[in-house]
Amino acid sequence: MAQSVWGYDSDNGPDRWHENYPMAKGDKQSPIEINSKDVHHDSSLAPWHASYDPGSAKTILNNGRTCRVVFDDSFDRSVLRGGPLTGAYRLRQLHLHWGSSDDHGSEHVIDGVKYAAELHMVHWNPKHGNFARALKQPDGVAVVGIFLKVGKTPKPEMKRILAEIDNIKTKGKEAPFQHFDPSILFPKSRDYWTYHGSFTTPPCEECITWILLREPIEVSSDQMAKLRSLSKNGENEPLNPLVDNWRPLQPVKGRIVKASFK
Ligand SMILES: CCc1c(F)c(F)c(S(N)(=O)=O)c(F)c1F
Ligand SMILES: [Zn+2]
Repeated sequence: MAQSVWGYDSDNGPDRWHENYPMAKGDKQSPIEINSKDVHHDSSLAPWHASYDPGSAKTILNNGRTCRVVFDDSFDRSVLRGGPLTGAYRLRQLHLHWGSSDDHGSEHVIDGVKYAAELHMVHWNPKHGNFARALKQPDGVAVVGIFLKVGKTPKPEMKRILAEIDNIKTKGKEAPFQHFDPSILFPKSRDYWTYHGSFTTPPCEECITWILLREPIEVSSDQMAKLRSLSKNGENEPLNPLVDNWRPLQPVKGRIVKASFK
């Protein structure tokens, strides 16, 4: 009997990940709840800067667990600098986590608020040579997290990603996705929280400097419905909607969350 690959269902979900990925029970796991009363304002935190080359965007794919846009990270082409980071981190991919309805879906929770979705832009530190080695280092990876809040107005900058969904409906489907600068997705404010944590999926390595943007971007309910039209199943398999691909909150274990703002 083949071991069931990890996922978000009852037989392979977050409570069982530790069976194949022991890091899942570590002391610096993500996501966590951010409580503003416990946050430390750190006036020494620098602003962060993204300089992305739209030409580095390559493909968009449905891997059965999320919708992911992949970038050329073979050199310092699209990089994130500043904030809590030392040096330039290369943009490798972006993906999302979302719920089965508009009232939940984000992984991090802010003062009890769950957003409809959370977008992650994953960057890695080239001083470690490659991504596989970087994910074994405490300063190996930096993820910018952007919350998606449902409102009346659709986010035009999300339209490009959502338009591709029709071409990657089922698991394993991939399509070209070029000439895309993901910094158009950023909200106006650069305010952020930062803390040290892990991948929110297996292998759950504790290699991430999280940079969570305080200002959510607004999307429409129709845009969320579009995201939920993705399927976990492959073509010609029984329909299994790709929804609720978020990990529950993990213990903070004494970690300090810093804020770039008062
Ligand atoms: C191993 C590939 C990978 C993920 F699968 C993933 F879910 C995340 S996450 N949700 O923490 O941003 C990453 F950062 C990441 F690099
Ligand atoms: Zn993620």
